[in-house]
Amino acid sequence: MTTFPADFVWGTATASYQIEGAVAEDGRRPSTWDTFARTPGKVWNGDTGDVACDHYHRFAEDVAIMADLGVDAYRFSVAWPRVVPEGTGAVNQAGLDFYRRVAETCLEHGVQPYVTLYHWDLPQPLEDAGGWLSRSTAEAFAEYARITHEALGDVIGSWITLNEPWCSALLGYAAGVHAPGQQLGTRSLEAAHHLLLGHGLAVQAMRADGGEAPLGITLNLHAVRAASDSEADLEAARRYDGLGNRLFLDPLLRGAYPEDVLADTGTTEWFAERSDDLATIAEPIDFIGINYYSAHTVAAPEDGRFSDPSLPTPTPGSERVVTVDTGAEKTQMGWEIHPDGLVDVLAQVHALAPGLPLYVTENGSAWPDEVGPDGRVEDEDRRRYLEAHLEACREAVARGLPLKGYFCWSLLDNFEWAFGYDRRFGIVRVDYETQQRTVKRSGEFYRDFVARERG
Ligand SMILES: OC[C@@H]1[C@@H](O)[C@H](O)[C@@H](O)c2[nH]c(CCc3ccccc3)c[n+]21
Repeated sequence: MTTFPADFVWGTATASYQIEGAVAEDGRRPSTWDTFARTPGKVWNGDTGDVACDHYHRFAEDVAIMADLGVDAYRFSVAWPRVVPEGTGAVNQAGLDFYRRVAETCLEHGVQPYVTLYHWDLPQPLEDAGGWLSRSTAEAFAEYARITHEALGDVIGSWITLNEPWCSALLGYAAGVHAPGQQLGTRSLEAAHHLLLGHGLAVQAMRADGGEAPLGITLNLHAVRAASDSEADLEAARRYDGLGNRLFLDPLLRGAYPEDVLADTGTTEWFAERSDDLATIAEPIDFIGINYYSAHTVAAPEDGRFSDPSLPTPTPGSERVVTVDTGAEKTQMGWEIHPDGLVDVLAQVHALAPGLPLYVTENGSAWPDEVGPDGRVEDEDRRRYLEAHLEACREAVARGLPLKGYFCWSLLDNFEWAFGYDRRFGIVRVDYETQQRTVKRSGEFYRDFVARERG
């Protein structure tokens, strides 16, 4: 059986708004998710990230848990509203000091800190000024990235500019199910462009700042399969792959937007007017992070079949695509379980950029956990999902794909965006009443798997 390279990175991942709490402490100012979570009806049960896992105060305990699990790396995000609270202008030293403490605690435990600079918590003043629909937000992001990279470059192992620009743009500005909750149809592609521009400007700013740490971006890629080889279904798959994957992969790795997607969405002229930005967007990077959860079988709508629920209705083109239930097992999110799709998306990126290092920066599953009388969480479903996707990583390595690491989503149960605390992805349970952490069966499995593979 293929073994993983000795330097394969085994990690866990989290994000600032989902775990930190302390939303008004030490100079942090509101983000768009503070605003969105407070908007009635947007988040399950009216949950907010006000307290979450109280990671702001309990990070040392959480890092110690990671050390006990034997992971090599911890992917966490820096909250822009802690570092540059108004989005631009004054820097909040207490915010930088917090992340330095997190990184130093990781290093003391032999855990490499991987930082995501933007995991959706945009400072509210920037949204008030247009958010990602405005080019100035891209410039503000680059300045925030430069400040953070300059302040923490000596303690951070790798930098990821953006987490999932597809979500920020399409869920935030088209579907409206994520902050800022806008439903602007194809104008959401303008947000996508400014996110990608912000990424490129940030890479240039961090490179200019010096430092050796690798720089990359994380994309949620969708493994897409046509329900049949009919022309209509193949067309649906082209649309879904275009809007979900190539709209981001092509500018980043080929320096050009996919013409079919721009044509599909009637945005060809808007993007043509900004073609000078492509050289910045395609600034060379050191790795791509891929968040993988599921594969999608898609077909053309027929009478009685509705638009694709995972491409929320107002998403451009979703009226022409439906996802087909293949009968595969699903997680509590309703996402079908297809470990082989992980290999497919890794191969898709490798084909575009041969040799570019790849990391699975998120993979995991939500299930309705039960706590036994002994306080243990025997989450066999999550363990089984994890095992299947770790074996898919092994298959990817066996095929010679440049997969360099895997980060399990998530270290902790946490604030699952519009689902609030109703959905648990952690390999460690969080009792939100007491903030007690309990390593689940899946966490023990991950610990044992990593120890065995590391040999
Ligand atoms: O939904 C689980 C995780 C989130 O908790 C992470 O913050 C986020 O990076 C992340 N991305 C995905 C896949 C894309 C997606 C996100 C939200 C909703 C639907 C699909 C799944 N997840």
